[in-house]
Amino acid sequence: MAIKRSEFPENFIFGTATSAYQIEGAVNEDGREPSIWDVFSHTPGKIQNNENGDVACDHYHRYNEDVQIMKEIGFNGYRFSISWPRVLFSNQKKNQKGLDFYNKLVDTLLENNITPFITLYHWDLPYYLYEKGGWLNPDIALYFQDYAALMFEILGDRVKHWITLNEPWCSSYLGYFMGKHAPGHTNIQETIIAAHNLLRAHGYAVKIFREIVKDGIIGITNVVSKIEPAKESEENFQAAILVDEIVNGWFHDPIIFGKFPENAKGLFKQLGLEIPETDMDIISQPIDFFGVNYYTRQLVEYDPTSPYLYKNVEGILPKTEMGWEIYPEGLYDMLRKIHRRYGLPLYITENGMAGPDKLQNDIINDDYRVKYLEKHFEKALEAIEDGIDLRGYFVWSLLDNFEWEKGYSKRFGIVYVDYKTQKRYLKKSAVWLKEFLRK
Ligand SMILES: N=[N+]=NCCCCNC(=O)[C@@H]1[C@H]2[C@H](O)[C@@H](O)[C@H](O)[C@@H](CO)[C@@H]12
Repeated sequence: MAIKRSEFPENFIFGTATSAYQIEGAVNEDGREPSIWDVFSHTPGKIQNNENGDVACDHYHRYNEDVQIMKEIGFNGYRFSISWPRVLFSNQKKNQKGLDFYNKLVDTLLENNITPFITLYHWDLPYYLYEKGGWLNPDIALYFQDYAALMFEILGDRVKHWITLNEPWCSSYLGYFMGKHAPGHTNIQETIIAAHNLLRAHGYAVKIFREIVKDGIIGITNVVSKIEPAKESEENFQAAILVDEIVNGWFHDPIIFGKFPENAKGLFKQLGLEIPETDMDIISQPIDFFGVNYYTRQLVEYDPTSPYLYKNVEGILPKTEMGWEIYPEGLYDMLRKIHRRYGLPLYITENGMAGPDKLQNDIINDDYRVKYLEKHFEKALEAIEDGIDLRGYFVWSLLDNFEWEKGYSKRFGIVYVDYKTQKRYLKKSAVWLKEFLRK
């Protein structure tokens, strides 16, 4: 029996999500200053095909058309991020033209009965702050607080749902350890410092939010992978517990319990790493929800030859174009785990897949994405029916867009973008969503 919208709570938010650097383009327009992703994507060899976000989906100029597409599909929510270097100059003065773009976007969404959910930081740190140390400089939390306060003052009268950070695990591990993302460092000690300062920035923003937007709610979005032992053994179970703490617990526990998870902390200390723990009281300021970005599971095995005592193992399930296993069961498991451990309301702030999408006669037949979404919707509904306080689900993503180090080679959109013409085409999954959201 196909799943129906009417099985979800009446006030459940079904939305879609994007981020500024991945869709806006107009990187040199109206005074926008460079971010670390402008510099990283223009560094030869960093991005597949040496692509960049200079134009992306030209959303800066086409936002009205894109809102109309959301309206046509029937979404009642839209999660997007603010480009920090577009709204604040390096001299700390506000960029009114940049702010006006977000004012117009918010007003257009509200006119179309679409609730805006704003992410303050989706990875595009102003480059001048990177030159001051970026996420390695403790002062970054104060810079972030000033930026957050500005956005709360400008948009807080109309926007009541806020997310401080998108996926601090990615910002720290992909940006400072694996070197795959901006700023492209490969240093585990820097990674731990960056993670701590990201959490501090989160806490400083929550603190000022309570003073400015008294009738709003604020949370943080983490990517959560279901960590499983590749083969069942005591050592592999222990490895899975450790990795779950490194990937998931490290960015949830401090916010709720005011401390880092013990096993992971013990491992890092054994490796001689410093674990900064200042401001844990600010980091653990009460928040109103957790945003959950779910994509897949991660299979691990104990590996005594690794300094981190584990290695990742390739799974056997069908995979998306990103090489990620399709594993909707993991969504249910992680919603239940997070809800039970932390007791907060949840929003699925991202879920979706990259597919081999081909435009043929103006049609994109992404039946695989319809099936993916249906299976994950079913698990979200199962979680709700089992008493988990899940309040919304945002499809990643509205548009095909700049997929970070993969450039434009991976298409996550329910709307196909022809980057040569910037023409948008609803994929079959968008048409399916339109039907689903009507029932
Ligand atoms: N193994 N494995 N993989 C699971 C870990 C995935 C880490 N990447 C993300 O979560 C990013 C998140 C980001 O917000 C968005 O900006 C990205 O476009 C999507 C798609 O990539 C996802």
